[in-house]
Amino acid sequence: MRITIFGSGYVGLVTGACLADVGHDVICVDIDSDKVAALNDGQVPIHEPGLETIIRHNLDTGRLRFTTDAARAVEFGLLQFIAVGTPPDEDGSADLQYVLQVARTIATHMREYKIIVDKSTVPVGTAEKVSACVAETLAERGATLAFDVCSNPEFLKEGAAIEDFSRGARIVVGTDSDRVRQAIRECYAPYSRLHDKLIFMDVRSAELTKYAANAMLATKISFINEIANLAEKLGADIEHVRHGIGSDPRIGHHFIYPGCGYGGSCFPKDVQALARTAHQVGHPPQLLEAVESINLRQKDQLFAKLEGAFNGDLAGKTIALWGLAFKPNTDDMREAPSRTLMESLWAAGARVQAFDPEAQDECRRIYGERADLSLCKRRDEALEGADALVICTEWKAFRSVDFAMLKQALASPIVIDGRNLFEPASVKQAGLDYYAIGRGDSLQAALA
Ligand SMILES: NC(=O)c1ccc[n+]([C@@H]2O[C@H](COP(=O)([O-])OP(=O)(O)OC[C@H]3O[C@@H](n4cnc5c(N)ncnc54)[C@H](O)[C@@H]3O)[C@@H](O)[C@H]2O)c1
Ligand SMILES: O=c1ccn([C@@H]2O[C@H](COP(=O)(O)OP(=O)(O)O[C@H]3O[C@H](CO)[C@@H](O)[C@H](O)[C@H]3O)[C@@H](O)[C@H]2O)c(=O)[nH]1
Repeated sequence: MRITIFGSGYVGLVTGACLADVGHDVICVDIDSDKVAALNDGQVPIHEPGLETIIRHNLDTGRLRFTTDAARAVEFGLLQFIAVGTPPDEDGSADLQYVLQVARTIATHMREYKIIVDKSTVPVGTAEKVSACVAETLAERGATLAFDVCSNPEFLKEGAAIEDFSRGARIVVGTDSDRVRQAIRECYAPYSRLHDKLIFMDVRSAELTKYAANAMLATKISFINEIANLAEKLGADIEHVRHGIGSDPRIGHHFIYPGCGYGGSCFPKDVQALARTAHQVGHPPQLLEAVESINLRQKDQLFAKLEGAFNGDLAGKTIALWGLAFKPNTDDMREAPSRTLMESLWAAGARVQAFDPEAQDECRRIYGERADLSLCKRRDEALEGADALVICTEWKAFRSVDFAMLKQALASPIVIDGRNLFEPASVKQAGLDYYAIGRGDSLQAALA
């Protein structure tokens, strides 16, 4: 099948690479000419395990190519996927300018029937806006051409994107057209062969399904973080509580890991956008607003713990920071808890010595060169001359640590663990003051 994909970011690249890999003929379009040139050279601008290999292989087979030539791309595919960004607007609602720009581009160049497939995360009612935009542009051209718009939200996670796209639990499609259903079935047949993963519904329900999924996952995280903070005050250990509740299959173990708050390009913006939609239709989103405010408070936890450990005086202190990315296996730092922490530390007059296996360049791109930030080449280099260590991301490389070495390296024996990587008793045994999430302060007091 011939397929066109607008947007070569996380979603567009993974979709294009995976669809080419199962035999489709794919053109990916982007407005960023440097990115397109690099991709045609086999250089992938993001760190996503397995992606570069698939892209290179399919560039070689000729089934995948990247272009800035929108006219050629529109002519190419029956299916025209939209996978461009939908960042938050000033009021938290999704900014649809890039999506509608692509709709206009498709309408400007199409010469026959096209199916526009919206894969970007967009508020309910967007497919209607895309339809109106295409119809208007066609009318301006004096063209009368048939087209359909459907919704096909994407559920992949960064760091596991190929696996999620290829072996995801479901493929949600919002449409009321048989022609669209048939084309979408053909497109996803290689992924839906053993059991039918396609779930067809009306367009509005498909658009809402995406936000509901992310809001539900974010709710689980804010819930466990709320209980973790309570556990800390009560002298309980959230890791026992997590295991205790997760063992009930009605609750399950997934997405109830306490931490320093959810980040990334999706949960923060999508919870906000859904809340904004709720306000627009006169339904105050009490739960969603609580989920968001708990998360904002959680992102301040690491700084609050450090302040507590240093009696409120962080000026002139050097803090070692392990983990900059918002989660492991990505170099993405969008809305990362590490950013909240670093910015608070800098405002308090502290220095940061950071290490991340993949996100160093991204950090340099965001913050530039600054005297109060050193990016270290190795994990243990970040500890040299540091007063305390904070862990923001649960990279594998941080899981096994020689606590005696850590005690030796740090000027004050303080470790703040935002991901609960260690057993408090073992860390304490090495003479370190260990503060984790939902098991730190009070548990330490209880153990003393
Ligand atoms: N990142 C994820 O894990 C993920 C997962 C599921 C859904 N989503 C959603 O998918 C959408 C895309 O997210 P992303 O993370 O891939 O975004 P991204 O920012 O990584 O990539 C977007 C790309 O679109 C390009 N672009 C912008 N305007 C364009 C145009 N007119 N024509 C062609 N290309 C254009 C940009 O240059 C950029 O390369 C968003 O709505 C997001 O919420 C993201
Ligand atoms: O138990 C958990 C699980 C996750 N997180 C945090 O939540 C954030 C998001 O993690 P994750 O969901 O793994 O990554 P994303 O790539 O943001 O993926 C989410 O957002 C995508 C974009 O919409 C969706 O497609 C995915 O289904 C959805 O999981 C990260 O900061 C994690 O550290 C926790 O704190 N505790």
